[in-house]
Amino acid sequence: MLKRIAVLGAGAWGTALAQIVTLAGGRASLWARDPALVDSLNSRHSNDRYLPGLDLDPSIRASSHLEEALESVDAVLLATPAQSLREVAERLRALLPQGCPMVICAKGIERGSGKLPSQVLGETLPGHPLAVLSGPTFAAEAARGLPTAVTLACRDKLTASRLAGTLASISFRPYLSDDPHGAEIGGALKNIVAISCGIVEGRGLGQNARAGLITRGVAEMARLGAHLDARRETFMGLSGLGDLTLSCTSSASRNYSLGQALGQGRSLSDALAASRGVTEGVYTAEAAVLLARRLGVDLPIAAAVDSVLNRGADLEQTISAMLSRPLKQETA
Ligand SMILES: NC(=O)C1=CN([C@@H]2O[C@H](COP(=O)(O)OP(=O)(O)OC[C@H]3O[C@@H](n4cnc5c(N)ncnc54)[C@H](O)[C@@H]3O)[C@@H](O)[C@H]2O)C=CC1
Ligand SMILES: O=C(CO)COP(=O)(O)O
Repeated sequence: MLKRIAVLGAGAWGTALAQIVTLAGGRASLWARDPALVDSLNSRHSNDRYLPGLDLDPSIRASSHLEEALESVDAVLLATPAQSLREVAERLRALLPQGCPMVICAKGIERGSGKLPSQVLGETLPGHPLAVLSGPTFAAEAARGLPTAVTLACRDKLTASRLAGTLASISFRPYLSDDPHGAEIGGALKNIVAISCGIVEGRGLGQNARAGLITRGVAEMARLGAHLDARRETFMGLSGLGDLTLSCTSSASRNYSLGQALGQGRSLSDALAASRGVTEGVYTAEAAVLLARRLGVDLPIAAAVDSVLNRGADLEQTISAMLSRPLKQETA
C-alpha cells in the first residue's frame, strides 16, 4: 500500500481528499499556497474557508512549502483547479521522487492548448505513472464519510490497484478503469453540462429539458472521446453519467448554481463572485470548443455554453438556436 500521500491544493476537494486518505488509514500532507490557511489547518484542524464545519483528522499536516509537503511521499494527488495544473507540475519537476505516481483530481481541459490534464502532465512531468480520480463526489459529503463511489483510471493495473487500496475505506469506494482519457473527458464536460442544466432551471424551462441535456451531454462526451482514445462505455460509468446525475440535479454543484444564476438573468461576473469556489465549466467550455474544432467534432451544448459565457451571446437567442438545429439520428 502507498501510505504517505501528498495532496496539492487545499480547497474543498484537496482538503476532502486528505481526510479520505486518513479515513483509509494513510497519512496525508496537504499543500496550500496561503500560509494563513496552513496555520488554521494545523492549529484548528479545520478548513473554514473551503470546507466549513468539518473536523479534520489531526494527523493531516498542512504546509505552504511544496518541498515539505512532498517529503517521503509515496504518491501525489493533484487537487488544484485544472487551469493551474501546468504551473503546479512545473514546480514539481525538481521535487518529485523518481517514479512517484500522480493522481489527477481536477476536472477540466486546459485553455489555450485544449489539452487534457494527463496530456499537460505528460509534457511537464514525463515518466511518472498517472491516474485519474473522477466521479460523483461532492467534497463535503465524501469528507464527512458519506458513501461515495468513484472511478480510478490508470493504464497500469498494478498502480491502479495500489492507489485504490490507498484511498478505499468503508465510505469511499474506487472502481478501477483503464481509460484515463474517458474519465477526464467525462469530468471536464459534465461541468459544462451542469451549467446548461442550471440555466434551464433558472429560466424555468422544465425537467424534460434537463433530462435531454444530461443525455445529450453523454453523447457529446462519447463523440469527443472517440477522437481521444477513450471508450464509449466509460461515459456510462461513474465519471460520466454518474457525475452528470449529481452535478446536473443539485444546487450544491457550483457549476449548476452558476448556471441557475445566469438563467435568472444575473451577469457572469456576479455569478462568479457569488460562487463558493472554482467553477471549472466556465473555463473548460472555451477549451472544449477549441479542442472540438481542432478535431472536427460537434459539441453543441459546450458551444452554446461557451458562446453565452465567454462570447457575449444572448441567452434567449442561443436557446432558440439550439432548439432549431437540424433534426438528426440519436446515435450519430
Ligand atoms: N469541490 C468538489 O466537490 C470537487 C471538486 N473537484 C475538482 O477539484 C478541483 C479543485 O476544486 P476545489 O477544491 O473544489 O476548488 P476550490 O475553489 O475549493 O479550491 C481551489 C484551491 O486551489 C488553490 N489554487 C488555485 N490556483 C492555484 C495555483 N496556481 N497553485 C496552487 N494552488 C492553487 C486555491 O487557492 C484553492 O485553495 C477542480 O478541478 C474541481 O472540479 C473534483 C471533485 C469534487
Ligand atoms: O465535481 C463535483 C462533483 O462530482 C463538484 O461539482 P461542482 O464543481 O460543480 O461543485
